[in-house]
Amino acid sequence: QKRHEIQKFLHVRRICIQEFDKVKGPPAVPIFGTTWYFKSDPVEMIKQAQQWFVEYTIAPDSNGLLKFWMGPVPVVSICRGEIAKPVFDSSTNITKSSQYRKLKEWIGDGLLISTGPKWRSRRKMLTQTFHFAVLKEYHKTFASQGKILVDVLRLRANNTYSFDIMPYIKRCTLDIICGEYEMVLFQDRGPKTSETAMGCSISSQMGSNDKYVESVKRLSELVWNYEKAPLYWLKPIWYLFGNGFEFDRLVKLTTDFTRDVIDKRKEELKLHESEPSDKKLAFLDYLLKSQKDHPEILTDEGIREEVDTFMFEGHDTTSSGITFAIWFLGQYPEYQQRVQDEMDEIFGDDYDRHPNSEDIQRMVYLEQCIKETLRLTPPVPFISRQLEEDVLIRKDYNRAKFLKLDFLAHPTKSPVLLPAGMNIMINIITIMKDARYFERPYEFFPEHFEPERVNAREAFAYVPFSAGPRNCIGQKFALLEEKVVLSWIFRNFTVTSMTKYPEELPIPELILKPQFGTQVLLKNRRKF
Ligand code: HEM
Repeated sequence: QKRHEIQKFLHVRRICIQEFDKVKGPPAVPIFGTTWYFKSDPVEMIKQAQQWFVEYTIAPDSNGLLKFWMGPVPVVSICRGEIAKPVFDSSTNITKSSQYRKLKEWIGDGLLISTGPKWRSRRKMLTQTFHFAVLKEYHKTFASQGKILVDVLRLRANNTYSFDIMPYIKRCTLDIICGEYEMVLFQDRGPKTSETAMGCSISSQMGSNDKYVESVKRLSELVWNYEKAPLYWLKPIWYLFGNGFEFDRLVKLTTDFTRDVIDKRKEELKLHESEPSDKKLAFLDYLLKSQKDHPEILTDEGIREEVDTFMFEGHDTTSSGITFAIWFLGQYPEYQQRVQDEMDEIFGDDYDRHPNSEDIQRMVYLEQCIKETLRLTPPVPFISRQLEEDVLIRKDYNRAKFLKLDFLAHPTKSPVLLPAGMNIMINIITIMKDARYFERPYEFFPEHFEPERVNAREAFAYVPFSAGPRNCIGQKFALLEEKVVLSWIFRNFTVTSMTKYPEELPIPELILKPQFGTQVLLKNRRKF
């Protein structure tokens, strides 16, 4: 049996390498342990990657693909939307690549990483918890946590020295992702939005649960260090020179925390079992209810994996998105003024009113700025898959569709086969800087998202939340959250950023992050 598996693995690998050799990429020999031929300094690494993209994927004779070795693994990176589309759209090619394996030891085989029937059934189940009616309930949590954020930031306003705003945003988004469930469960006793979903208070904005917050941050760094340095993939080296013991300790700390809050929530549910409710359930309560009905499908550990997945994916991404939006608007006073004018139109000089659904709908220009930020600095800059079936990139791929665009100037020279078993990386960050779709690809220009420009563009040109069946389940949640939190900030403060894009480039950890924090000055708009 084992022999057969090894033979099959070697056969698939041989085919992958054969096809891999036909793709263009930097000349490199697969020496085990090099950091995928990237430089180890993060900024140098980004510059090197950018140079490769220009050289191999934007060049006139390019087919939009770039190959590189990630240690012993050949990887093909897809850098154009139309080429990524068949992978996005496929309901078979949904399996994540082995690059997620360290993350899996932490957040488990939850929605982000699982595949096959397990993923399908969970996705179906959890989609309901992001239903429009549930999202509407979340507004109140976004609003009250946004208000706490503004109150805390007020202490840093009108100072002459700058500070890093990112940790504040991070604590706010963590409180939000934990807080929403409380509101749903305690609906008839009024929202208790500053507490967690899981029955115990996170209140990280008020300085609680620092250990959990710090652990999540450090774990992200450790997972990224592991992924980019294939030498760490050897267990003894990961433990001896690397960070194995620290990783294990932090995984235990965070997962114990989650288990504890789930247990507390279970107790709460038991207490309120008899109270009737016709409200839609948020995902933790929904999971607990489903477990009660079908204990054979959803184990305690299954719930823990989903909670950890949502806690991580649901706060780290939005905190980067919000921080980058503040950073960009702080660099462009003219765009910031337009956002503030919009806020004044909606709220007048009432700086304390919580935004409601109608207010949020009216934040049109702010939404354009958020989308433009996600385009330039997408929190998830690339995603990886291991192909389950062949993908053929044809010579004349969608040729007719592109006749009006300058696609013909960049035809694919020869068909390329990405065979089943191949590791691919979809380069979201590069796809969204395609000059065929964005007139100022490397500039912050919110007008890219004016309705007529959006309507004229192919959908796959803008994919910050991925696309197709494995797209981001929380995208509507994220956009709403960003709008509410940013509206609080720009209603109350004028922001000046101390650094500029692209002189300072964000770095890709698990999630794209500012390299040295985001130093800003805040000025109160309100007279006290
Ligand atoms: C600006 C914020 C966000 C961005 C840019 C973002 C982006 C993405 C992307 C690109 C993926 C695909 C990942 C992959 O294929 O490897 C993804 C998946 C996912 N996201 Fe988000 N996300 C954001 C916010 C959120 C929020 C707020 C939640 C939860 C409340 C969330 C939960 C998830 C989950 C569970 C998945 C896995 C879905 C699946 O595979 O079925 N995300 N996200």
